[in-house]
Amino acid sequence: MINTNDTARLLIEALPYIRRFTGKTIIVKVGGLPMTDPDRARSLAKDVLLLHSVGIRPVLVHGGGPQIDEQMGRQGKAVERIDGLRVTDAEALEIVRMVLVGKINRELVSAVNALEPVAVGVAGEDGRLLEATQVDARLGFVGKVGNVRAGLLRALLDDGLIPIVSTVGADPTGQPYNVNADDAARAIAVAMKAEKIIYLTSAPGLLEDPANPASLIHRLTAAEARRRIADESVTGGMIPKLLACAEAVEGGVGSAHMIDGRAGHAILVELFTDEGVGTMVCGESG
Ligand SMILES: Nc1ncnc2c1ncn2[C@@H]1O[C@H](COP(=O)(O)OP(=O)(O)O)[C@@H](O)[C@H]1O
Ligand SMILES: CC(=O)N[C@@H](CCC(=O)OP(=O)(O)O)C(=O)O
Repeated sequence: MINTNDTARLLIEALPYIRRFTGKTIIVKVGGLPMTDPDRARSLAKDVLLLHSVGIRPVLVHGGGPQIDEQMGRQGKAVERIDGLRVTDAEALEIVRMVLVGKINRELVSAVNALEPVAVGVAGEDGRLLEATQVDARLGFVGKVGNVRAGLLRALLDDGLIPIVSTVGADPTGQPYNVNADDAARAIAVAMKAEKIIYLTSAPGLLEDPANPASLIHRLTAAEARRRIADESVTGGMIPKLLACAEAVEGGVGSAHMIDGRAGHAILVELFTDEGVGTMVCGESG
């Protein structure tokens, strides 16, 4: 049975947040791991549409690392990473584009459009949305994002559409590059002067002790985030994510959030309730 008091309290609590974020751009980045279950795509689609319905301007950016690993395995190709970045030869690049642009992007676009046909899938290589330059010859076709053509995303948002971005960039000659999705989302958030960037990940947020989900750090500054990276208290995929959060905030984004993409409707709880979930990275005064 619905407890009307609790429901009413939630709605009342949400209202000032909705007012505060109306008209603001919010970047939501979803990693590949939280997306391995189709129910999560549907739940994410509902959340993003709810933001859109209350006048927020959401941009959804997705990864797909585990799905690329899987496809490479199927094609008998060894997976190799250096400092968390995939070594990407011409054949791997084709697989990356097939999985990110051809499969995951389409699945997310379909999940939104099944509810309301407002999603538009764009790859970073389209219209030079994400300009990329090679990171390191050892990594092959792996790019770092330079210029972001924010106007393309703004035009879609102005038209009442929701851009869903796959993070394959291209250099000025049109050569595609595989780009880390956390970093691409950060570059988009900075270029769009976003109010917030939200990383949906496969951990509850930043943990003091990665083996203990109860050791969640609720809030830290960009400078503290950098200290934690330097003293090696974070490892693996959390390093680029935390760095991206720090760089986003330093680049002018209001705040960066890391929340559990496996939990249902975590975006709504983080945005519209007093408690929030996950970890927030903010500026010194935030
Ligand atoms: N201090 C930490 N707090 C939380 N997660 C951590 C920490 N250190 C390492 N990790 C690891 O980082 C992972 C999140 O990064 P990653 O898997 O790349 O994200 P995504 O889910 O976005 O693909 C977590 O699943 C966890 O295993
Ligand atoms: C250069 C590089 O490593 N690119 C990533 C792009 C996908 C990604 O970042 O996916 P997640 O968000 O799921 O990690 C890769 O090939 O796996």
